[in-house]
Amino acid sequence: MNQSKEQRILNFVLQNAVRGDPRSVMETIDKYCSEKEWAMNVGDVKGVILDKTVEEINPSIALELGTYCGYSAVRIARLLKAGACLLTVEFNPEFAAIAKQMIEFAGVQDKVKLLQGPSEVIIPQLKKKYEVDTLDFVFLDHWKDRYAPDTILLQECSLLRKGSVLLADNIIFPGAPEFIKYIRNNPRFQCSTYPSHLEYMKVQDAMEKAVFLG
Ligand SMILES: Cn1cnc(CNC(=O)c2cc(-c3ccc(F)cc3)cc(O)c2O)c1
Ligand SMILES: [Mg+2]
Repeated sequence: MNQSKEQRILNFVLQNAVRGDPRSVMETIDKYCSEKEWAMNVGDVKGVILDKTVEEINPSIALELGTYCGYSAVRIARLLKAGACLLTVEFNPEFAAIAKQMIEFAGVQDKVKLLQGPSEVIIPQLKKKYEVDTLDFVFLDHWKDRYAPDTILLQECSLLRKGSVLLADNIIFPGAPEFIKYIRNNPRFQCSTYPSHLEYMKVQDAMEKAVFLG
């Protein structure tokens, strides 16, 4: 049975990156996906916006929706302080299996908890099953039509507190119009837009930052 693209990306990392070095894993994935096969990692351009947002918040507890191959989980986890934790949710079991290996190879597994399943099932479990109180930071990078309903669900589950920061990928391409309509018209969120480019392409994209006002 021939390999998946995601397996080819992982193999390229295992053969070319430095074990235990998150920066080397990120650079190796970016090299493969810009030179050989495009893939939907947040990438090295929008990744800098993600880095700056994580460094500004310095979260103790972060949630990522849409793990994919683990690129942004490695990117976020490498910046987390001692004792801080990233919970990352992936619906697709094949992607989750790749991401698990990627996260372990990068050496950030002690800071990352990978949860495989649909976000609408996992989010309501975060308090009781995963002992979450409230979330300091949420990175939305999963199915674009889930951004709005999952933002509503996070509020319904009392997982946001005054100052919680959401950062959403792909609000231009592929786009998340329902989310933008919801979040920009909602007085409980302070929004700002970060224009950028689609990963590995000369295509316009942007990230939206939304601070929950409580
Ligand atoms: C199957 N699946 C598992 N996770 C997801 C959620 N992510 C996306 O859909 C996603 C898609 C694109 C993209 C796709 C086609 C294209 F032509 C250009 C861009 C880029 C991204 O950054 C994304 O996050 C989808
Ligand atoms: Mg994305």
